[in-house]
Amino acid sequence: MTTFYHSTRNKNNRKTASQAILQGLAEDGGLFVPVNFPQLDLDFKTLQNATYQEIATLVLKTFFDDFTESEIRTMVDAAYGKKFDQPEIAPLKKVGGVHVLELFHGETLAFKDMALSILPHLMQQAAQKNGVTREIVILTATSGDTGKAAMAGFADVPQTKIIVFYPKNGVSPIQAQQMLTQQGGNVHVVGIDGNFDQAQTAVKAMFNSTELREKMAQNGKQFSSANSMNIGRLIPQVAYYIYAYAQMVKQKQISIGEEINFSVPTGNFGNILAAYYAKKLGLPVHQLICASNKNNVLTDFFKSGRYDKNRAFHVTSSPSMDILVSSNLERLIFELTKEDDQATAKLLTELSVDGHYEITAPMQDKLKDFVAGWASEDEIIQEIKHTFEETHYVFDPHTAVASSVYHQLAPTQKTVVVSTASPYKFPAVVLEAIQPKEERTSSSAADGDFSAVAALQRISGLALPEAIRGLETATVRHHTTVKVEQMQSEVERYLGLS
Ligand SMILES: N[C@@H](CCOP(=O)(O)O)C(=O)O
Repeated sequence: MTTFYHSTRNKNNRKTASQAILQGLAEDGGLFVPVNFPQLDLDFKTLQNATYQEIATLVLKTFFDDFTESEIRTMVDAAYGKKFDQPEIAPLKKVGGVHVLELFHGETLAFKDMALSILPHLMQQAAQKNGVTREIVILTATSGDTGKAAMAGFADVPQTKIIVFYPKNGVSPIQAQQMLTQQGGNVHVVGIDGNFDQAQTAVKAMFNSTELREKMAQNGKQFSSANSMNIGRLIPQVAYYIYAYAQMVKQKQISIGEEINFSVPTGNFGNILAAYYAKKLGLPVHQLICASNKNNVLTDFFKSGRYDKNRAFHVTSSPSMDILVSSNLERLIFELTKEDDQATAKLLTELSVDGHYEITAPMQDKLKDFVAGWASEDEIIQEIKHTFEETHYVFDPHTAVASSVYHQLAPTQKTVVVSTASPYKFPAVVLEAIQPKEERTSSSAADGDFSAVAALQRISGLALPEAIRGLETATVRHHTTVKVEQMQSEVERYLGLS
C-alpha cells in the first residue's frame, strides 16, 4: 500500500513520498506528514545484528514506498559509506551512567550529516521518478549545522542549486568557516543581520509566495528544502533511533522490549520528532526528553501548553539550538488536534500574528510521551567539565544540554543521550570547561575557536577530525551578507530572476 503524505494545514493537499520530498514544504505553508502512519514489526532478535545501512533501508522503504527497494539500497549504500569515519556510522557508547549515541561521524561533524548524506540522492531519484526536469533550488535556513551539511551534500549535484542563509553573528567561528569555505559551482551562502528565526520565516515566505513560485517555474526552476521541514530530511533520522535501541540490546544493556528514554538536544524539533516517529513505529520508548538551552520556549510549552515566542532571543554556546520558532512542532500539533488541518492552521496563524498560541487541556494530556527541561550557559559548562573529569569523555555544548537535562530529570529508565555534534565544532567553549586552571593563560578559550583546537586535542586526546584539518587557512569563497529584508532579492539576483 502506497504511503501518501498530506499537509498539516490542508489534508486535501496530498502527495506521494517522492513528490513531497521534491516540494519540501506544502504550498499552503504546512508540513507533509504520512496520511496513514506506517507500521513495522521491529524484531530486535534480528535487528541487534543489523548494520546501520540495513536499518536505514528498512525505515526508508517503509515510509518512502514509491521508491523501489533496490533504489533505496543503492542510495543508502552511497550515503552511508566512506564519508563517515566510523564503520558503525552512529556508534553507541557507555559514558558514566548514560549511553551516548554519537551522530557526528559524517563529513561535517554534526548529526545533520545523517540525513543530508542521503537527501541529495532521494531528491535526484524523486526528480527522475516524477519527470521533473526543472532545476531544483534548495533554499535553506541554518543556525549553524544544517547549512554546512546541506551544502556538502548538494555540492555539484546535477540539476540542483543550494542557497543557505545563516545568522552572521549567531554561529560558532568553526561553523562559519565551514560554510564560507564550501566549494561547488552550485552553492551560495549568505550571512544575514538577523537570527535563525528571521532566516527561517523569510525562507518559508519565499516558499509560500505564489508570485515567486511562478517566476521560478517560468525560469525552469522550483524550490525544495534541506531543513527538517522536508519529510525527506526527517525520515532518515528515524533510523538512528532504531539502530541505537538495537545496539543497546546487542551490548546487553537492556532486554528486548524494555523501554528506554532518549534525551535530545532540541531546536527546530526535527530530531526529537524523528524519535517520536520511531516510537510510533513501535520502538519501546518510555519518554523523549526535550532538552533546550536558554531559548527555552519548548520547555515552557511542554509544561504549560502555551507556546510563546515573545521573549528575548539568546545567542548561546549551543547556537544550533538558538531557535524560538520550532518548525516541526507543527507536525506534533497536527496530531494533538486529531489531525484537524483547520485547527492546526489556526494555531500556527496565531503564532505568526500574535507570537503565541495555547493548546487545549485534552491536547496537553497527549503530551505524556515528552518531558522537557533546559540548561543554562553555566550548567552547560559544568556538564562538560564534570563529565570530562569523571569519564574523560568530551561533550560538545549541545550534547551537554541533553546530558544536563537528563541529570536534572533523573529518570529511572536507561537513557540514551543523543550527541549531535563533535566537540571540535565548538572548541573554545569546550576548552573553557575542561582546561585546567593553571593552563588558562596561553591558547585559552578566550582566544577563540581556532587557537583552542590544539589545546583541546592535547587535553582531551581526541583525534582531530579530517574536517577540521586545514580549515583555518582554507580559502573563503563566500562573502555575501544581506539584511533580512533583502533575502528574497538576493535569491532572485543569484538565480538570475531579477
Ligand atoms: N539546528 C539547525 C536549525 C535548522 O534545523 P533543521 O533540522 O530544520 O535543519 C541548524 O543547525 O541549522
